[in-house]
Amino acid sequence: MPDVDPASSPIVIDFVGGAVGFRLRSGEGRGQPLPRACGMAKGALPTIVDATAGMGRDAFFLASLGAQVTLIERNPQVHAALDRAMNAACDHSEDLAAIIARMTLLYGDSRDLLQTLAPEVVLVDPMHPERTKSALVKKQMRDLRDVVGADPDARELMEAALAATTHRVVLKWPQRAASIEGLRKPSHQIAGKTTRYDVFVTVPSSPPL
Ligand SMILES: C[S@@+](CC[C@H](N)C(=O)[O-])C[C@H]1O[C@@H](n2cnc3c(N)ncnc32)[C@H](O)[C@@H]1O
Repeated sequence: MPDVDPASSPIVIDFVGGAVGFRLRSGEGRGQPLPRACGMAKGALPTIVDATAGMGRDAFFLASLGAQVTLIERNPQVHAALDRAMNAACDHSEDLAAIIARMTLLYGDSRDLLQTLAPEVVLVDPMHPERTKSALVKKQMRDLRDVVGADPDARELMEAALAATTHRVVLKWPQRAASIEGLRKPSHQIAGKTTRYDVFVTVPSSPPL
């Protein structure tokens, strides 16, 4: 664990209130694009590695639907903020504690750590290319970008994810952005409002998710 004072981090993560808490209270379910992309629509509960944990919103959503999620974050400040938010959510209520119990947070680079894991699903959501209309990027994401910068090694991370997964890799990417250069075509895509999920099925003969 990195030795970082979470109070010094501009990153604030809140699993109790805010957008994440709202998403939970509004009862968004498995029919949403992200769980569908992860193969959860028909009741499957895959093991998932979120290789780009960030603010933990996607991981928390998937864990709230019952999946076991390992979160990997390489930025020490973001990792510390996540750790603190998970502890705070645990202390808040039994319901939140049950969700957090399905989340395991690791510190490090997913390109290395994925080699030691064999998840059914890997979710990859790198920092996306800057949009020209920066007002469209929410403040939380701008704060995150200020701390972690860009993720120019997203292609390498995708290759590591494809080598590690037993079933599929899900790449979250802006709806209209060009694909990551050199990456093979996805098996299929699931479109959200501003985001798309490129799904790379790696073992078509394994029991489907
Ligand atoms: C766009 S954010 C992810 C947001 C996240 N999906 C959420 O729901 O909050 C990308 C995050 O992935 C992290 N990241 C990027 N590449 C990584 C890698 N190879 N290993 C670990 N973390 C990585 C960045 O530090 C950043 O915090």
